[in-house]
Formats: sequence, C-alpha cells, structure tokens
Amino acid sequence: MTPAGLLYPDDPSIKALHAKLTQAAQKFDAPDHHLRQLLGRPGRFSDFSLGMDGFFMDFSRQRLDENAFALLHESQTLSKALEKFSDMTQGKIVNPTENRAALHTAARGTGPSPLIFKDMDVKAQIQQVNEKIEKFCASVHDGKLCSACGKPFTQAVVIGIGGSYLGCEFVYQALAGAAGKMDLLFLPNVDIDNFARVIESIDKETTLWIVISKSYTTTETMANLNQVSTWLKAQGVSPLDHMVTITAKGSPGDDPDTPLLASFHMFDFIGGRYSVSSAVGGLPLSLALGYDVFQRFLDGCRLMDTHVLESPAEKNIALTAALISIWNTLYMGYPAQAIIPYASRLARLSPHVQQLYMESLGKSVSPEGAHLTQAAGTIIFGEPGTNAQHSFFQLAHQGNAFPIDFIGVKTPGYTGIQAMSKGVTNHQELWANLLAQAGALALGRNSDDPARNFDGNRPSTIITIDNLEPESVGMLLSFYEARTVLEGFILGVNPFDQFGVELGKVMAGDIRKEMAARNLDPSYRFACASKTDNFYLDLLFGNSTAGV
Ligand SMILES: O=P(O)(O)OC[C@H]1O[C@](O)(CO)[C@@H](O)[C@@H]1O
Repeated sequence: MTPAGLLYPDDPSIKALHAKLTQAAQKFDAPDHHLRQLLGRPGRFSDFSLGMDGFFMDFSRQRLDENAFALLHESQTLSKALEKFSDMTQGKIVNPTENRAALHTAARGTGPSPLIFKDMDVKAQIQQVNEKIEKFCASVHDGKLCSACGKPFTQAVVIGIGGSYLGCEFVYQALAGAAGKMDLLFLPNVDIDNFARVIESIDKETTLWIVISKSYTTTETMANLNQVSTWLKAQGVSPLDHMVTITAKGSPGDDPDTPLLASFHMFDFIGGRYSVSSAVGGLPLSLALGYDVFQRFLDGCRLMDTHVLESPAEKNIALTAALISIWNTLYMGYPAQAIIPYASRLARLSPHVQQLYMESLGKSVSPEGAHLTQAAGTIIFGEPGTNAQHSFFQLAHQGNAFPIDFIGVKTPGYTGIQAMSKGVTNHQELWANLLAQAGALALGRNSDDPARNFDGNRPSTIITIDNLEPESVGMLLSFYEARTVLEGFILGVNPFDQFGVELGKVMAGDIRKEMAARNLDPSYRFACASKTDNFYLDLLFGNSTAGV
C-alpha cells in the first residue's frame, strides 16, 4: 500500500493528524507561547539544536514545542519518508510519473556498491565519467589540449539554464576563493545582453564553451549555442574546436559524428536540479578549481547523505528542517521562507534552493494523480546578509512575517590583513548582525510609540558551517537537497518531476512560429490566439498601427 502523504485527501489517519497539528498550532497564538517565553524554557537551546561534523542547526527560535514536534514526526512515520529516502539511494523508482530512479546521491558515492539499476552498475558508470573528466581537465590545465588558435584555455563559459546552471554557479562562487585554475562564466539567459556581457569579459581565442543540457532541446540553451557558434565563426574561430557537451545518453546532442573537443554523459536517473554533483558540476568545477576540489565537495555531500540515512529521526538534521518547513507553511500559515547566508560567497545559494525547492515541491497532485487537499510548496527567496538587512528586513521585522534560515560561517575564506572597526573585524561585525537579527525577530521590543514597537515572535533557524572549504559547501548543498526530498515525501508529492514548466514552453512555441512567419514575410499579419499577444508582437516588430 502507498504510504500516506500529509496532503492526501480522505485518509483517516492523515485527517486525524491534521486536526491534532492544527490544534497544536493554535496554542502558539497565546502569550505564553511567544518566543520570549519559549526561549526562556530550561534546556530550550540544547533540546532544539542538532549537530554533526562541522554542521550545526539551532532551531530554538522556531515557534515549536515538543508536542508539535512529536506530531510532525508522526507525519514522517505515516509517509515512511526516511524509508523512501533510503529506497532512493538504492535505486528504487521514486519518480513514478517518469518511471525513474533519483540517484544524485550515487554521484557522491552514497548507497550500496555495486548499485545495480536496469542491469547496469550506476556507480561504475559515474566513475567512468569522472575519470574522463579528470583526464580532460589535466590535459587542459597542463596545456596539452589547446584552443584551435594554439593557445592554452584560460577561461570557460557554461551554456545551460535551470538545473544545468544554478547549482554549478552556486558552488563555483562559494569555492571561488580556492586557488583557481580557470575563470568560469555563465550564459544561462536567452537575453542577448547576457551574451553581450559574457563576450565583453572573455578572450575568444582562449575560451572553452561547455554546453550543458540533459535534454539538448531546451530552447534557451540551443539558441545560445547557435548564437555563440555564429559569433565565433564570424570571428574566424572554429566553434567545434572550442566546445564540449554534457548531455544525456541518446539526446540530440549525444552525437558521435559531431567532432567536438569532448562530450560527457549525465544520466537519466539524476534530475537537473539535483545534478551538480554529477558531470554537470564535475566538469566546470574541475576545470575552474581542480578535480581534487570537486572530489572534496563530493566528500562533503556524502557526509551529509550518510547522516540523513543513518541518524534516527529525532537527530536527523535534514528531516528536522523538513518538518519545520512543513509546520511553518501548513500550520503557522507563513507565506514564504528566506535563506540569508551571512557570507557573500554563498550569494547564489538562495537562487539554487529556489529552483531545487520550488520546482520539486510546487505540485497539486499526488504521484498517483489524486488532487491534494491544498497545493504544496512555498516561496523561497533570499540575499546575503547584511545586504538583506538594508533591503527587505523592514518587512521581516514589522510587516508580514516569514521564517528565515540564517547561515553563519565560522571562518571566512579571506586570511589577509583585517582592520578593526569599533573594536571588531569585519567578520565579527557580520556575526554580530546575524545574531542580532535572529534575536530581534524572536524577542522584539515594546515601545509606547507604535511605529517603533517590535512584536517579535518571528521564527528563524541558525545554521553554521565551519568554513567555505569544499567539504562544508558539499554538506550545505546536500542538506538542502535532502530537506527538499524528505519534505516532498512527507507531503505526498513527487519531488522529481516538473510537468508544471511545460505549458509555458508550448505556448512560447506558438508565439515563436508567428515571429518566424513575420521574419520570412514582412507583410505577415500576426494571428496569435490571444489578441493581446498580437499587440505585443506588433510593438516588438515596430508596427505603428498596433492595437488590440
Ligand atoms: O538540462 P536541460 O534539459 O537543458 O534542462 C534545463 C532545465 O529546464 C527544466 O526542465 C525546467 O524548464 C529544468 O528542470 C532543467 O533543469
């Protein structure tokens, strides 16, 4: 029997649990459940924090108590989320709507060895790709493999979008302090000014272009590939001698007859938004930072995977975070969640988790197609602190409240001269602000002046990592992946499909056809199904008689 998700209708045990959780949440309206009171309870910090090697999560400032937690854990038990997570790492079909496994964890060595899926050893296949990456990077770094202009490659540009870009950009920026071997740039957007910005910053003769697309049909990526090839040819540079691909076996880009410099496989059993630990991150990160750095990043991912697999539910950091997220979204009614890293090198964490989380959990039906009791998922957004404080924190303190993950890094990457301002270093100032924000949000401050009154009682979690070394960044990435997957399993949605992105793509195709017809025949009159679209196309093509 399919284990029940928290958003499944008509399941009696779920209904009963819902009722209890809703009742439990109501208690938090009372003054004796204000965070000021909760934080004053003995043992609050030690009971509401969890840690593992170099990773610590303090959720004492969440509006939760033992009773609410016990009920939330029942939702895990009913949905068998931890068992499903373990099934996932062993290659069972956990993406039933696409009949696929989800084996991103195998990319960092998690799970049994050998790991047999569809008669093939997944880990051996991944290892083959990694060996190819290692060799390729060595030949680029030692100058044996040069550009068609006879010069060593000094920079690389990733052409890819969504899961074929965001995770890689996050990890690259997070680790960019490591002794770099090559600069890495990104061309995700079909916006021609993204291309313009990239070509302003590169030397065409020493640039390697990395085309990343699992499907090799994504319109934006294909348009950018075409744009880059056209531009390179116009500059007298042979595109094929400056390009590599990372794509799925059998995709239109997996063509042995196309003589690119090299091509690397990504696998059907690893979804785009979970793919940074596969070749998708492996090749660009190894080129930019070194293959050894990429391996250390995978070690960190595996450490967190192992913690999630082996820890009991009550000690499980990613599960706890998933339960808190469910509590805040479904029972406390918060409309969004923020991720605020107090580390500028982690600036691209929020955009990555935004895709990871919102594409995975933004669903309205169960994997079996039943309508859920309410749509799943929430809005994730974020900016690094302290910048965020000077941007949208007014709303966080006195407007519509939203829970925040504050992320602190014990030791920064920079080790050079440090000035003292007001008696502290910049890094200490950063931490003073992180702690102050979490405290101010939770405790507030009463004032007779209503404009200066802070009600407090606004929830947050503090997550700390030791440093910005590859292992720590790997743990952080894998933590958010596991949190997302577990939350999906508990809610009862498939965290690995993304049919919701398809309709817009189809409609863009219809509009594109209209544009192409006009490009061929200047007298063509737009005939979109929507009259409004005709108005905008007239506007774009400069038709002065435009009208709806
Ligand atoms: O790697 P591809 O096939 O180009 O897809 C890119 C991205 O587009 C999406 O399909 C969403 O449109 C993502 O899920 C995926 O990561």
